[in-house]
Amino acid sequence: MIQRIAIIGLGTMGPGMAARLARGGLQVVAYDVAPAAIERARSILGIAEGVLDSLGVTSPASGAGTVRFTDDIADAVSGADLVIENVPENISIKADVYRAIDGLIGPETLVASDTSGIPITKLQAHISHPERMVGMHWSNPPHIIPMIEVIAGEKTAPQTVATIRDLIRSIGLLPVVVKKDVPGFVENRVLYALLREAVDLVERGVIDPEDLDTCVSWGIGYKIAVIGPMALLDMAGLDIYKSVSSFLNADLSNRDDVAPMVLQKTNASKFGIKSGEGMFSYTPEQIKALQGERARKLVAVRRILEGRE
Ligand SMILES: NC(=O)c1ccc[n+]([C@@H]2O[C@H](COP(=O)([O-])OP(=O)(O)OC[C@H]3O[C@@H](n4cnc5c(N)ncnc54)[C@H](O)[C@@H]3O)[C@@H](O)[C@H]2O)c1
Ligand SMILES: Cc1ncc(CO)c(C(=O)O)c1O
Repeated sequence: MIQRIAIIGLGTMGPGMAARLARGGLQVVAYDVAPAAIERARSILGIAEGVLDSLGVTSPASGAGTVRFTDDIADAVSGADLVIENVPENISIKADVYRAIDGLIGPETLVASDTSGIPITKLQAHISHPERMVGMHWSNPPHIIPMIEVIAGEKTAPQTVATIRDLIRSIGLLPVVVKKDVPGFVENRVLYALLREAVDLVERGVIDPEDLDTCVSWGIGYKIAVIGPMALLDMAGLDIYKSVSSFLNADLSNRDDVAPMVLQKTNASKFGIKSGEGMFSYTPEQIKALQGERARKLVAVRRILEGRE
């Protein structure tokens, strides 16, 4: 049974994951190699807890768990039933973490990666007990989005998948077990198909970035939260899909490299909210306001989708 969880990496994803797991009654120890990341995580933990309050996420009868921060990786993983690796999307950085914890974790400890899409089979090559390693792909913001993908690599034991799936369920979240270890798993394959086309349309001047967002959020986005893609095909009619896809599929972007517009921006360190500029520009005040407004709207939508309002 999973009771103690170590989170390695406290950037965009780590603090919200820590808050959500602790709310589920788990004892979390949170570690980052960068002291500034630990301080930032400490300061935003309370915000995530406030959002969980407004979502009505309650703790089990046994009580809420805890989050403890540490700057010592051995301390973080000591006694952990599960280690969640949450460091940047780079195999060599992730492999360094697996090597560092290999001799520190117990024989029963499970290791999960929050990778956005590196096949688990590739990550398993860097750990001594690959049968205990699994993909556990959260969605951002992790304290609000309930779905988590669970992915087995070639060497993952079925019991490891079952334990992580049951853990996710036991704290009121929604596990989806992906049946094949394909790059990007399912959520990001679908998201990146959409993002490739969206970036291409903006880059080719078909539409302005603001209007692209209005079109997708108030058209497909709003609808798809209620009617998933497979159900949408039935709603539209497979005959319509057949006719449209017979001419449209061939015209969609099929570029297999990173779009020049994205490269130009990343080369100029324009990464989005984290750097103050990306597709749009943001002042620090705007970022704070946006984050609050987005959390409030996501909470309200989720409450309605769950039939609670
Ligand atoms: N950002 C997202 O929307 C999102 C969503 C789901 C999954 N993911 C995945 O989750 C993982 C983390 O993403 P993120 O966006 O939180 O990254 P991030 O860059 O915001 O944060 C990564 C953190 O890891 C820390 N770190 C780097 N090396 C470390 C080490 N050796 N030991 C401990 N900490 C270390 C960094 O200091 C940083 O705080 C990635 O694999 C990413 O693909 C990201
Ligand atoms: C652009 C992008 N890439 C990856 C992920 C998750 O792996 C997300 C997300 O969760 O929102 C994302 O937006």
